[in-house]
Amino acid sequence: MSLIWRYISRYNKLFLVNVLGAFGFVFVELGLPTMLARLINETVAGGGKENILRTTVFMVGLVLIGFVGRVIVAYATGRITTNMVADMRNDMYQNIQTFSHEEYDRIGVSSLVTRVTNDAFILMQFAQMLLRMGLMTFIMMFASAFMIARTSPELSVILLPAFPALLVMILVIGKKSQPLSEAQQQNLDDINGNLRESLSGMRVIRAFVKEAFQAERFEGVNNAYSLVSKKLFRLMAWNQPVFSHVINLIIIAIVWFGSEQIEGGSLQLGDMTAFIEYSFHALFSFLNFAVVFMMYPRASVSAKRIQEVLDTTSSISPNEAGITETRTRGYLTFEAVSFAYPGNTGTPVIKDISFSAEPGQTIAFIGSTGSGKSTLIQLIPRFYDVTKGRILIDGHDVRDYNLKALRKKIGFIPQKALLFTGTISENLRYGKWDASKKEIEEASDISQAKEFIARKPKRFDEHLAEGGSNLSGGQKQRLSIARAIVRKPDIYIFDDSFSALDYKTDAILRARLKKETGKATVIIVAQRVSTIMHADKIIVMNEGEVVGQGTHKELLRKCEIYYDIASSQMSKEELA
Ligand SMILES: Nc1ncnc2c1ncn2[C@@H]1O[C@H](COP(=O)(O)OP(=O)(O)OP(=O)(O)O)[C@@H](O)[C@H]1O
Repeated sequence: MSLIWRYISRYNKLFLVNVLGAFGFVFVELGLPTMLARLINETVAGGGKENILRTTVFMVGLVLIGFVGRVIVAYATGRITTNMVADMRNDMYQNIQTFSHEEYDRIGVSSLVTRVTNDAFILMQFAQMLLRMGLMTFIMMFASAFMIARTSPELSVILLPAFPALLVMILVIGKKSQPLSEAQQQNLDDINGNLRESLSGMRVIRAFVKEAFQAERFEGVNNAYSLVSKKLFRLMAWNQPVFSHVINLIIIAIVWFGSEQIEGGSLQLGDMTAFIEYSFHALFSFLNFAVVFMMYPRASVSAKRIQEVLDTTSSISPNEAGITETRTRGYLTFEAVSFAYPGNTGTPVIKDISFSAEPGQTIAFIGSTGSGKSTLIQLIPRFYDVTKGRILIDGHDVRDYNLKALRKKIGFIPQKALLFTGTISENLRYGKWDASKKEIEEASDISQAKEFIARKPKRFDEHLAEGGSNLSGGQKQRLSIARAIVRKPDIYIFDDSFSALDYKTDAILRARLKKETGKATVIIVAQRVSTIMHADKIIVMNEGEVVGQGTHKELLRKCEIYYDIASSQMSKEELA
């Protein structure tokens, strides 16, 4: 509730309009039966035509005011709640952007998507109900209770037992629905996760003819959701019929006892009609209030999930006041670095690694799969922080840098090339929006992307589909390399980024890159020996440890693991 209120209060002027509109509406809704009572009493008593006409005109006026009040409430509610949900989504998105990989892993990408989309939508629906009905009915309940007591204190006694009975029912339903709502949102996360995985892995599913298997898995999570939803709706289904029947019974009782009072002369016919209307309003507003109240558990689950996203702070501090400028550019040092993934602190995947690199040097990492190469390079831009030791760039610990400034020094080319929806040139300018046409042409020439771009009908203006899915793996990789070159970073990090290229393109690209990155430091992770054999230093890794360091030739002589890797890829003549 406090979350919703915090966002609604950003629009306090509109909220005030909403409250005034609600008061106006209640005034009219209760004013009408009061005038109707007067009209009936005047007619029964044979009051003058003029009086009746005046009352009628007054009632028409009230109807118009009521209409305007309702429109104002609907308008203000609509604006407040759409702004509220947009603000909430923006705030969540901005905070999610600051998360480190640890937080992404902990909350889960699918759950984050559900929270930003569905949970925010549930809060919007709840806020709409709250502002449109909750507020109005809350005012209506008290105002109509006052009118009921004023019109006939004797008849009011009939209504007294109804309210606590209905209240108990609301509380029971509310309490029972809370865990079901939690399960429902969790199941929605599962549907989302399942969909993400199966839609992005459609090619693998088809290749392995696993459509039926995946459909069964989807059916499983989908059924779990609908099972919980059915339970929830079954619970809610009691609400409306019980309320309307209670209202009907009460009205019958009012007519029964009211008629006796009319016969006895202690009540007028008009007053009884008004009393029925007031009771109807009181009970009906109680019903509406109950609907809002019953939506509350579901909304509170969503609010808790959204609040968690807003409250989560990144384990990697952005260090706004950190270092932004350095005297040198591209010196990199690992000092006895160890690292364990969060949650697996007992098993470090990087163990006590030290090495250094200078501008103009190329340092390569090679080793068996799972030896920790990708993990190691992810520590440089602080996707994770080291568990022990330190990493220095230009003499400063990476944790002392302003995070954005640190990442601007680095051109990171990930293992899996990822491009964004947009044109080729927009993608190439991703790290430098003001890059000139010449700069992006040059970068695509170096990365060997120029030729295939030239073959595209719209060349640099060619539109890329989501994730660059209308390009080949090698083409995506080349664009991803060009994107990093445009930025001209101090340190290039290639995480097995040449693996999707054929040997010839790999060789040409590296030769061109060598010239371009002349003064920069280049870190390469690779599986192919031919990609890294000309590096200034090759670091061989095995199970998170460095088992050899040196040039290609040195390692062939002194490092058995390197020799094994090289001999599995090269001929005897090449090894000699
Ligand atoms: N997010 C993660 N959480 C927990 N453990 C992880 C995570 N990512 C990787 N690991 C584990 O860390 C170890 C090192 O993985 P890493 O990806 O760094 O190896 P690699 O040498 O780059 O392998 P490859 O050559 O196959 O890409 C592996 O045992 C892997 O299972």
